[in-house]
Amino acid sequence: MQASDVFKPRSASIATVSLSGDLREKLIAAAAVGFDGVEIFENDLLAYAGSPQDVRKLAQDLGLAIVLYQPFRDFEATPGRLAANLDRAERKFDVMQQLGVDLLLACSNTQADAIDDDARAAADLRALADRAGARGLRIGYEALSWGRHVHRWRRAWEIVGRADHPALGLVLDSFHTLCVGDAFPGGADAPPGDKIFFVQLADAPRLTLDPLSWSRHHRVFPGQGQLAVAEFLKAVCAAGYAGPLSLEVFNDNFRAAPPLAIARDGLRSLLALQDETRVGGGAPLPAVGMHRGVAYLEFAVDADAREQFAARFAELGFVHVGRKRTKAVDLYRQGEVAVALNADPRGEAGGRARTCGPSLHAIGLAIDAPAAALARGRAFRCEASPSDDGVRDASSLVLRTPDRILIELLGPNGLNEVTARFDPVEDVRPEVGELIRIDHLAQAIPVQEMDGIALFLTAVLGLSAQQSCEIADPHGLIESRAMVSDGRALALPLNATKSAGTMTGRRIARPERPAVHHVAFETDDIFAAVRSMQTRGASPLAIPHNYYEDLGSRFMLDSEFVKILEDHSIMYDEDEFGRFLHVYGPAFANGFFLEIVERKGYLGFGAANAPIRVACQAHEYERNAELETQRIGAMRPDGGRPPGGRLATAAASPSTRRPAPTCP
Ligand SMILES: O=C(O)c1ccc(O)c(O)c1
Ligand SMILES: [Mg+2]
Repeated sequence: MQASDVFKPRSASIATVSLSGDLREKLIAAAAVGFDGVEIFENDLLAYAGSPQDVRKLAQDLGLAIVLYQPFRDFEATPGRLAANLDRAERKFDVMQQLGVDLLLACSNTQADAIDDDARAAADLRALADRAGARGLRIGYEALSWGRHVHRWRRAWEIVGRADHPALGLVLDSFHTLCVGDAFPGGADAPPGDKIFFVQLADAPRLTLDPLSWSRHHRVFPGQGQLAVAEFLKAVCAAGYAGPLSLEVFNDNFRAAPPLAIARDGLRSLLALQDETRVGGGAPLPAVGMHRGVAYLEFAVDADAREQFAARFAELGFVHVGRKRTKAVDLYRQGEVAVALNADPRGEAGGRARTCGPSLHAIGLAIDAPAAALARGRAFRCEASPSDDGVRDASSLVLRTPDRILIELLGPNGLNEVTARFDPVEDVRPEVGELIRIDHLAQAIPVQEMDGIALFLTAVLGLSAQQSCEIADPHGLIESRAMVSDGRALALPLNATKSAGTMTGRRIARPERPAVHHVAFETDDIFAAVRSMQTRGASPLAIPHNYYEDLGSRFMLDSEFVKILEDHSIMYDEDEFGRFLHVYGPAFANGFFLEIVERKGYLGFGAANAPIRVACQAHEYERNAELETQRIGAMRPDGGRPPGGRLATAAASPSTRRPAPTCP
């Protein structure tokens, strides 16, 4: 039996407000990825062209239970309006019976005219529960964290307890509980499990924001944020709650993303939460022991890009060691570091190179137990299609990331396995050069995909997110979040932006973008590495003198040392653990660039230097774009002169810039 057959959350549900599209699209997406139930958000029904009976039928056909209807607002403790509010409730009950759902979520009153009176709130809710009970329905009362008087679950529980009606219970929401700093208690302090009618789960990044704005725009799925959702869930289940686990996420990016992708992330997040908390039983999934991390990187290239990549790798000291017998796939090595270029036009990489330009196609990972990692990936609903194209052979174990990069799972000795798949081409043994391993791979991704990719990396590969940081680019801000494995064998900084003119923005402007554009190699002698690179004819990205002027005083560095750094174009940073020296190569093949780093205990990625480096790259990029425009202009009969007489320039300013000649 495969892990995916047994690994299923006990009853997984999702609120329709978490997904984009119309109600039909939301239900189809939820069912397609394997949810058992949905909470119907009222506005989704009101905006839907079909009747409630149609929705009931659709859900039934899709195998989805409708587990809750929500929200019923501003009901309790409003003097003078009880009768009208009960009438309003009866109309909702009609709809619920047409939908075939028995539980209504009533959230705490947010209106200015609600009075601060628990006895009154309890009496009103008892009247509501009476009406509901008479129709075989139930009411779950939820404390919104911005409720007028009731904004904590404990107060909601006092009111529910005081009302003491069998058709009235609590709805607990991890966001409302945790965002105000509450915990859900264990033991005798917890409400009895049968009074917890429903549990909603959402996480969020820690922000200093009022709860309403925080909740309506920044909720994420469990594991994607920083709240203690696992502890919350364990406590709720320990209290005896046995109902559905339901995701309720209000998030601006999720609303803009395809519902199927978000639904898949939601289910994956519930599975990861179940694996972490052991809620629902079952054996824990095996963890991924990352061992050495990256065994090889494989790039999809056309003939032109192959020349450019090969030249850059040669400058860094890589040697061409192998070629596949039947296809244009080449392996380059330097000691234990390996890269492959796949220029085979027939395979999947060929398609990728044609649609996305030169791109990272596959990552080989040297891990402790590849078969167990594959089972883990399958359990998390990853695509695990075999692919014997490129570097891989028919027995390769392969997972796909959400952005469809292939991950080959290799044993601890992975690089030797891979090298043996190639015919040797040069009579040279892979020299031990200055580069000792792949330090990190950076990736530009659309803002809406950031949380999904981060979730994949956490749940499936066991990476953790470092604190995000913002990098100032000359034309906007870039958000950077590094995903790192224990022991740092694998590190993947993810970059996203809302500013189209930034270097990251330009990279993701095309729907089919190359994801990874930046590879950093580690050395233990960066000065030697730069000198070798220069001997082979390459020059590093030039860094302005002003940077070095500032550097000496910032870290109290010896002026001789700063001079040597400047002579080698090496940047420098420190953190509480140590020092970091790094240097960048020029951009090539549609905006790729390589970096060499030397770490002396330092754990970060040089974020403090990123704004300077990005500005230098933007400058280089704009200058190249201008040269390209002039070159094209010079080939035209009018010499490229616009009516005004000035030379046309592609890089005048971000707002007037024409599409770049190549995608960076
Ligand atoms: O933002 C809201 O209005 C809202 C509605 C229903 C909920 O369950 C909730 O947690 C928030
Ligand atoms: Mg809620």
